[in-house]
Parts: sequence; C-alpha cells; structure tokens
Amino acid sequence: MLQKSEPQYLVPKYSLLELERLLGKLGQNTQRIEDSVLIGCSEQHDAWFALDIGLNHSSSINASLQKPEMETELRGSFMDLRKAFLQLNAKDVSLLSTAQALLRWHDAHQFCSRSGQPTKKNVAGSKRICPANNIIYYPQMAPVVITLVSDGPRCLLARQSSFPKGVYSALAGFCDIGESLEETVRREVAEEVGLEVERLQYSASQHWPFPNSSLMIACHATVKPGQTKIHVNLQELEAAAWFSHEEVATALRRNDSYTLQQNITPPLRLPPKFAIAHQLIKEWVENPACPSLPA
Ligand SMILES: NC(=O)c1ccc[n+]([C@@H]2O[C@H](COP(=O)([O-])OP(=O)(O)OC[C@H]3O[C@@H](n4cnc5c(N)ncnc54)[C@H](O)[C@@H]3O)[C@@H](O)[C@H]2O)c1
Ligand SMILES: [Mg+2]
Repeated sequence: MLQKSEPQYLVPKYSLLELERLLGKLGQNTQRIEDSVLIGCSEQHDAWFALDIGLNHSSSINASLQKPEMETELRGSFMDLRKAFLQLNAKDVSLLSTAQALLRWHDAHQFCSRSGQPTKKNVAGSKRICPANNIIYYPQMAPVVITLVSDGPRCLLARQSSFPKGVYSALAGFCDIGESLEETVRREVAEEVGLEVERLQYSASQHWPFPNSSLMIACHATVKPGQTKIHVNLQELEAAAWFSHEEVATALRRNDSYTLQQNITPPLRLPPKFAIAHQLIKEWVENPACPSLPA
C-alpha cells in the first residue's frame, strides 16, 4: 500500500495513536498492534514498527475488510512490491523490504515444527518461541551469490523467461548447504554458462525479499581471455551472452522507465536501480578492467 504525495509515493507511516484510530475506523481490533515487528528507527531514534493489515492475512480478525474501502481510508493504493520499489527512495525500499520479509516470516512460522504447538512472537518480532519446549525460532535468510563475469572488454549477462522483456542481469544462484561463497560462485557459473571462474572479488551485499528472504552477495569474476565460449543451461536460463562495454554503458544511460512500447523489440535493458545487480553492472562500466582484482 503506497500513498501518492506529489511528486513521489510514500509508505504509509502512523503514530501509535493514529494507528489505533485507523484500526478502529476499519473495524479491526486494536489488539492487533501487538502483531507489529520492529524494523528500524528514524534519525531522531523513534522506533519504527511494521504491521500487516492485509486483506487475506491468516490472523486477520475482520476478514470482511474490502480493498477499495481500505484504499480510500488510507488515501493510497495497493501495488506489486517490485513496482512499489521503483517509486520509492532507498530508505523506504529498505524499510518495506525488511517489513515484508519479517512479517511474512512470522506468518509462515505460527507453529513449532517439533511440538506442533502455536509459537509466540517476542515484542520486537526478532524471534518466536514455542512455550511447550522453549525452542526459539529466528528469522532466516537464504544466501545467494550474484556474479558479474567479465573477460576484460566484455561482461556476461543472462536472462530467465520470467524477466521483463529485454532485461538481462548478472548470474545468480542459491548457496547449497556446506558451500563457501567462492564454491557457490564457481559452481553456479559453471552450471549456468559452462565457464571456469579465474579470479573473484567481493563487491557488496543486499537484503532481497523475493521470493522469500535472501541475502544477495555480489561479486565480480573474471575468466581467462581464451576461454569464453558459453554453453547456456536452458533449464535455468532463457539466454546468456557477452556484451561490450559500449552496449552496457548505453543501456545504463538509457532512461530506465520499464514501460515498453508495443511491437518494438526492446534493446538491452538492465535491472532497476534498487537491485544490487544494477550496482554491480554500474561498477563494471565505471571500471571495466577491475584493477583491484588480485593478479
Ligand atoms: N537483487 C538482485 O539484483 C537480483 C538479481 C538476480 C537474481 N536475484 C535473486 O536471486 C535469487 C536466486 O537466483 P536464481 O533464481 O538464478 O537461483 P538459482 O540459479 O539457484 O536457481 C533457482 C532454483 O534454485 C532452487 N533453490 C535452491 N535453494 C533455494 C532456496 N533457498 N529458495 C528458493 N529456491 C532454491 C530452486 O529449485 C529454484 O528454482 C532469486 O530469488 C532472484 O530473485 C536478485
Ligand atoms: Mg541462477
């Protein structure tokens, strides 16, 4: 749910008092406020909590709540989370991403997997406890590596059939149990495009709420100049190709509006700014030689 506040969109934010009034108006029990989870604090150190007042939420007390009513009351509209991210500043993207992931984790961990009894959230929402056996459940993230492979003058980008038209990104893959990040990078690059990673450098990381909570770990990698023939794994990818520095730099400069005109084959499109893949590609464009990589 985002509110339009010209010229941008905002995540709805309320004080405790305002929220109590709002829940009352929406016919919801104000006790629901106890379902809130701590997601951060303002620069003035005011604590920020997130509460799911969604329509189909499993613990919704008033299931008859209508979407249009809620949109009118909150003077906003519901939208897809990825689309919402395109409209928000980096701080709100981070808050919404944390809120979504944490609230979803709580919703999916209502019961102890050992005793089958209901679990209980602590006040902050940083864990759930089973009162029957004191097992503590903590929110989890799946580690995922995302790697921009380069052979020097070119970088390798790939797309899955689920991506929007024309969008290519860096190679990504979930870490398997027991693997180091370095092993995951080498395995994923070999599995998806049949290349052998020569050198590897960590760049940055990002929490990613899709499809569940992931910790994206972004790296630059190089392959030997003579060993660049790609074997695309068509079970994982729709396509993969080498792109020149000029092609990628042009795609980065292009206005990234994501509104495609019909009947026009889109040129190379890159992931949106809020995705760490975008940052990784931008770093390579600004410094294609990656001189900081150890020789
Ligand atoms: N933030 C970014 O810039 C960015 C860019 C690209 C991809 N991603 C994310 O990276 C993730 C991984 O990329 P991928 O799809 O290429 O991974 P992948 O190549 O490992 O293939 C996905 C498959 O891995 C399996 N899998 C193993 N462990 C899993 C787990 N914990 N959760 C879900 N599936 C698991 C499933 O069978 C799934 O279909 C995706 O969720 C995607 O949203 C983020
Ligand atoms: Mg993959």
